[in-house]
Amino acid sequence: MTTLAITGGQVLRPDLTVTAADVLVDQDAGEIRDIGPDLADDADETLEAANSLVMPGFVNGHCHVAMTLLRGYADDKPLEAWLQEDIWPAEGELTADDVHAGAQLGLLELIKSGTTAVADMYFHVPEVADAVETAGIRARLGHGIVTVGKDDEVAREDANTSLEIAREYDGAADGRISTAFKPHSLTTVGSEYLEEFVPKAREAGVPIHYHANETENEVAPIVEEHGQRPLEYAADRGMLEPEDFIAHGVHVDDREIELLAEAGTGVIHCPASNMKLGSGMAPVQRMLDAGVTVGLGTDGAASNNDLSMLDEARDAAMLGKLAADDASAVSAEATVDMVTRGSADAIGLASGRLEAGAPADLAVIDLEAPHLTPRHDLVSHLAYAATAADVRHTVCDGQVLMRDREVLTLEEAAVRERALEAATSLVERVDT
Ligand SMILES: CSC[C@H]1O[C@@H](n2cnc3c(O)ncnc32)[C@H](O)[C@@H]1O
Ligand SMILES: [Zn+2]
Repeated sequence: MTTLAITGGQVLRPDLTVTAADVLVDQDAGEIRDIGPDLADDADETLEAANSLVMPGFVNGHCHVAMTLLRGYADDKPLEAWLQEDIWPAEGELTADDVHAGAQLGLLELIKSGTTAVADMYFHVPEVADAVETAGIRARLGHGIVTVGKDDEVAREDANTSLEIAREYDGAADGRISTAFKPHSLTTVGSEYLEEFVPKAREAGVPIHYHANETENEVAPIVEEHGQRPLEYAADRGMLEPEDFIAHGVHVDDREIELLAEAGTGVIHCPASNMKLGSGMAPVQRMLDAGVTVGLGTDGAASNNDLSMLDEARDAAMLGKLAADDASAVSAEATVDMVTRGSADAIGLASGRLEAGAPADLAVIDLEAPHLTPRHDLVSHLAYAATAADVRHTVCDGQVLMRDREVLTLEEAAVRERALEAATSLVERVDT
């Protein structure tokens, strides 16, 4: 057995208590072997964690990693105008190589901010998968389907691509890549395609992931056309199963919250994107109280505008209090749980907790910083004070992806340079 020891740190346990301990990782199995005192002897590789918090790697439950190329390209608009006037025209010019360059940049940012797993919806998924394989992160990937405005043949081809990609890539990269069938949303994919393809996705054994109830404008057309709330409509089409997860869930009523809780379908809350696009405030505390599995996601870098899950955690805690009009809502503990175990459970991964037998997906946070002093409560620091730059080491599947802020799996300067060139050329093409 090849081993990695993470030594001398404070370890965040699944019950959110913190104890001084070493963590011993079985690198061949990619699993945590043991957590306790004096485990460093004879380890093949060591990561120093003195004055640091050793915690589960962050799980980004909803992202479009390649959208880093569009960071800062179109700001200060609501969702529909932003997509239709700026984002979709620009995405129409993206090549497979662009998506690879953007995905590498996004993955670099994820690793540097302590994220070890991501659920991603985009196109040119083979390129995203290649970037994930090299970066060493864990990912649930899928091709996003849009059928509105397309003729039937093209629409069916798009849905077929999502199904084929889900079948082909499930288990890739030594099991680090899993997949899902990913209709973009309940308003951008016609009901006839959902009715035809959702049963095929079930047969393929992959979960279903889609944007839902993000804005009021996504709710009204479904109520008008089908006489049902969006999640009742989704449930009737077999899209609300325990393995499924929706992004956003901002405008959900009590009945829909009940449906989510009964079904066990996860919700990925994206507070920064919801605030920036002016989409609204998700009722996170109400969903948690009802027993819904809630995780966190950044959404793409064009609506956030970064991929830091520590930022997302702080935003979730702050916005959750505003939404509930209650300072005790979405507590630090609830927030840290959502950004680790909650997201992992929602997207169907066993990571998000540090215990023997769990996947060895970890982040080590450097606590020697003015904004993390004093150390009354490290869970509070994670929710309210720590930033991406405090992440010292990142480990996924037992492999060290970042050591003392140096990413080992990607050439940082080359990735940034290539993405910069791709983004510059993309915008030139869109503007001419
Ligand atoms: C068809 S691939 C995914 C598709 O989703 C778009 N997108 C990015 N952010 C959001 C959001 O907040 N709501 C809905 N759709 C979004 C992205 O640009 C891709 O076109
Ligand atoms: Zn999204």
